[in-house]
Amino acid sequence: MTGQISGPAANALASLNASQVDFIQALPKAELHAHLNGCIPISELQKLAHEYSPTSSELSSDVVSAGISRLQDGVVLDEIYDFFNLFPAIYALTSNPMALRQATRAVLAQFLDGPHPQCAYLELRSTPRATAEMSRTEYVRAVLDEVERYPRARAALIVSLDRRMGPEVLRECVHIARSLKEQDRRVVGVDLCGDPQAGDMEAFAEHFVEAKLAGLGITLHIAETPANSAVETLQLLSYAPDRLGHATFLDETAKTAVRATKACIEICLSSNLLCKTVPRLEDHHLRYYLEHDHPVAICTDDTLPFRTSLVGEYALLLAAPPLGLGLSEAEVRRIAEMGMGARFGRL
Ligand SMILES: CNc1ncnc2c1ncn2[C@@H]1O[C@H](COP(=O)(O)O)[C@@H](O)[C@H]1O
Repeated sequence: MTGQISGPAANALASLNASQVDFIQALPKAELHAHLNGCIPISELQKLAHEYSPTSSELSSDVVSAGISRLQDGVVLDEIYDFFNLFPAIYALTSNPMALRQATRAVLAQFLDGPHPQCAYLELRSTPRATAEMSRTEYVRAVLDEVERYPRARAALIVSLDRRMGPEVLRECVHIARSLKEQDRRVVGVDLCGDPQAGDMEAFAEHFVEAKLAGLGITLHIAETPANSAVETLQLLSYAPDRLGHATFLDETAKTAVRATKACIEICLSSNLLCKTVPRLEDHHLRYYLEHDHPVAICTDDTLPFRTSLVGEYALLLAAPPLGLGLSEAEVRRIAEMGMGARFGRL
């Protein structure tokens, strides 16, 4: 897997000596922020593209092939909003339960299998999608069937709510998460994700209350871009999230509020660099949280477009500047422990 990465994480990893790589591989690490459809290995998407036979209402094979070729060649983004255009081609290939299960199996294997697994524990997240061939419940069940092939100590699922969802779909998704948890299926939390400028966050309040009452962990993509207002950020914080995704553009008031809550920040270094929300590694807000001994978890976000791996993201911590942050092994070990400590699976 590490052979397929490129860009900042690959450069950092290539600069480490063998004992540093062994150190990272042996560390028990938790991957807490990985989007299923953003983490499908390119080889798996190519297999699915080969079998793709669209109906007239679906994307044409040519459009899908062009999207997959773009991903294979390595995507260069001018800004974060370009990123969301990558998904229609991927979604065309995971729109029935069989293909979705196949893709999920490949994602789980990428993180959890082999002699040197990327992580000890994976909390995979995905947005329930209704298609001509499956309902949202069938979507989540298909993903869970694959997640539950691993022991509880190794894998679990977070149900993502997209900022573009209307009230009915939101209600349905939270109901699915809740009722599957009640049936002892392995849903451990809900997430808020999607285009950072879409949606009215006030409309989400009741759904997060319901999820929390049901014992689900809450994680929210927050302040991912400069366009996310301070008012929105404080509103999202009022939902008492257990973890926060990115938290890149928090002002001083929000930072103080976050530090008081001890909500773990899910940090995705390559994602932030490639989406250009953080200009250089040395400017990354991870430093602020480390200085304040605030919990963080190092994560990949979307391994396919960002061409990274969890080992690669940890290499960015350990590598000497300018390729990495130049942290000591003791500091990196502590960060890995914080990630393991923030699992919803432990709630
Ligand atoms: C750059 N960081 C990000 N910020 C916000 N949302 C993101 C994201 N990366 C991924 N997604 C969300 O996850 C979906 C793909 O996985 P699932 O279909 O759910 O498995 C994307 O469509 C987007 O809504």
